[in-house]
Amino acid sequence: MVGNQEVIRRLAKYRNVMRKMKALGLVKVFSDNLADACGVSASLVRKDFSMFNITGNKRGGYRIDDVVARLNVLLGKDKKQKIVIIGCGKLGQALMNHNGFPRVGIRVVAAFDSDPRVLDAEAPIPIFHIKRIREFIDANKIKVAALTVPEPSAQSMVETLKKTCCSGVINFSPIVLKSDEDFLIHNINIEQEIENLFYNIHFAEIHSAKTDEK
Ligand SMILES: NC(=O)c1ccc[n+]([C@@H]2O[C@H](COP(=O)([O-])OP(=O)(O)OC[C@H]3O[C@@H](n4cnc5c(N)ncnc54)[C@H](O)[C@@H]3O)[C@@H](O)[C@H]2O)c1
Repeated sequence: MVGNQEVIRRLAKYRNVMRKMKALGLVKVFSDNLADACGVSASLVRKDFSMFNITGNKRGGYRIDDVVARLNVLLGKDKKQKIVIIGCGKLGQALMNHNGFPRVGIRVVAAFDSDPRVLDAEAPIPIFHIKRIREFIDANKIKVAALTVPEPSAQSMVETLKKTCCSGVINFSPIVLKSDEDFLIHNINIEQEIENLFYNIHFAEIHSAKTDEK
């Protein structure tokens, strides 16, 4: 699964970079250029592409339109990507108002909360009571949910979602939730990311001080 996730991450990166190249008016791209833009080796690009029968030629490179179309199918970008948000507090509301989702084809179709004061079935993104979650997800064939509830509610929410057609969550609560074969969980811990950045800067500073001493 981990191996797959790395390949999928790279395919998504190739797609994003090629879409930007297309917007700049490019029609074809060589594996070397794509590799440079994605921070991988050209041989890895060729290996990834050949694994999915994406072909180009030595002299002309890859046709951007063809590759993006193939990547769209492989990544499911040719289908609607609908998500729901669970927990409409500060972070949930921020995600609901985020205007970057439509640009990449993701649509927030509804949100859910246990607090009756925040419910609003008439809002552009309706906010329903959490007790309606199972029915809504199955009726609307939702595959992904964003979890922005407090830590104590996160695990039980995953157990509820596993009983629906939902196949994965992006979890913003600090608890690390575990994926299994049928249900993928991406944990996003913002504090930890910031902490790691500080650690990396600290290590870089120590390393450069040592190099200066030499
Ligand atoms: N606010 C941030 O900047 C931020 C940043 C990173 C991570 N987080 C994490 O995201 C989560 C949400 O943070 P927040 O600041 O938005 O909190 P919040 O208290 O503002 O919002 C939480 C919302 O979840 C709802 N809720 C609680 N239990 C629920 C349940 N069982 N079902 C449905 N809804 C439920 C509450 O009614 C509330 O509206 C927390 O786990 C937090 O640690 C927040």
